[in-house]
Amino acid sequence: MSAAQNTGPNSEAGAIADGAAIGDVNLAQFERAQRVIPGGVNSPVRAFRSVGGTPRFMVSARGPYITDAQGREYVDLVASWGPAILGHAHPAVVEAVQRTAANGLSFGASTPAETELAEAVLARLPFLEKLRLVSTGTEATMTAIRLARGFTGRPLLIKFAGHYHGHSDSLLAEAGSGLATLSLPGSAGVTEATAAQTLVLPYNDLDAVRAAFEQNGPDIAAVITEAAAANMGVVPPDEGFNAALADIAHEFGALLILDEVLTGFRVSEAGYWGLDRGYTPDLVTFGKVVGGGMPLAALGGRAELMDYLAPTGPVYQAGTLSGNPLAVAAGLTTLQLADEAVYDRLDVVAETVSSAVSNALSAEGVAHRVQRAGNLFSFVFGDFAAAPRTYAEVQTQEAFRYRALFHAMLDAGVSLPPSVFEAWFVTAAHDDAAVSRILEALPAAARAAAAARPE
Ligand SMILES: Cc1ncc(COP(=O)(O)O)c(C=O)c1O
Ligand SMILES: NCC(=O)CCC(=O)O
Repeated sequence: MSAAQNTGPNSEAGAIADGAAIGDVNLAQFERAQRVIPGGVNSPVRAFRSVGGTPRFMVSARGPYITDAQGREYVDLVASWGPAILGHAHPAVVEAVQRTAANGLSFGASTPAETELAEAVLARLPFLEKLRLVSTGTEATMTAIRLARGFTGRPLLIKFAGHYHGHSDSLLAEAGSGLATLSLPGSAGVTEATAAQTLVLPYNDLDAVRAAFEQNGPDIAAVITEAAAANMGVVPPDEGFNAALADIAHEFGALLILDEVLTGFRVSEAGYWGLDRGYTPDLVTFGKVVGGGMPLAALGGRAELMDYLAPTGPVYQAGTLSGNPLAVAAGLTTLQLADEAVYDRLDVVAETVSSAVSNALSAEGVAHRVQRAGNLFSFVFGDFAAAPRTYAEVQTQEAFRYRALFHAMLDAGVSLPPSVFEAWFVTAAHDDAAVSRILEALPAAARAAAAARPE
């Protein structure tokens, strides 16, 4: 038996006798799900495709821990892919959602609280003047692009290889996240005409950006960039890269869309822009933390631009559940609680865990580098003379070592992102006990990574 704890019977999962599982509950759940849900999952990154094995079906989570259908508890370093900066089921967030739910789940009408949330977001990034709430990060970036095209009257978009901005048609070319994990260059079902309107450039390559603008300048509506790339593993922007993007885009009359869906309110109170400052993007997209674990995302910009959205402007965007009261309550409470102490703790946990993983790998002679962007981090495996700066570089790594590390940690009761191309997410609820459990699991996991061979 692993170090993972068995927290006892679970009525949803079936009987567990004397702390020992009868059969494998996760496997049974996965087989059942696969019969009725494509691949058994509602988002491909959950499917363990690149690490192999059976995805865990989760039934509860609290603080830094998450519990699967078999009753095993794990220290969680996925944090719902980012939102849970306060830890899971923070009592104040749960209470706010419960209190709000008692008054109705959805009105399809404006609420006072959504204005409060907009004010709270705008106060954190003072160059933003207006905010529109949507339900997913995908909608936020999709809308930002439509708005940029509507505002400039231009068709083309620049994105960077390895960046992921959700699954709208224009943004799936050479995308990170699940497409990196599954080695997909793009998606079937996106027409050639749509794909041709997205120019994909290497990340951290300003010469390529300038050349693209010199060639196509009058047709380029916007450049979209992750504020710090974290969907090909973590690859931070070069010093001054985001600022230079703003300068080049503006020189050619195009907009800069800064995608803070993953980094926003996670790496600092003002997102990655808060660590980077000194430049002004035209549109900023948010998701994950801003919804506090509920389906909510947003895009913001200066008033002149945002008022181009319907009903004041000609660019249409809408949503039955946009600004949903429960999601707004969760997001607002999360932002209110995310004070300096929270960000300090996130930084301390990120530093402690990333250093410990690196030390454990080094002790076993596993060549690797730690990649960091604020409190987000990941590891590249192999002999890299310098930190990788592009998608092409991270794709050359020894991903099979991560597979071994991932499974050894999972067996020991630590849940890591199931792909080498994803960031590790810490929470402020990772207390010393949770961190110790991670550290205890590391030596054996590093040995497994050292022993791993390509399949
Ligand atoms: C940078 C970035 N943009 C956009 C998205 C899409 O958000 P969602 O999954 O909520 O549609 C994600 C993550 O999923 C992301 O990491
Ligand atoms: N970093 C990748 C994500 O956050 C995506 C989650 C999903 O698509 O389910």
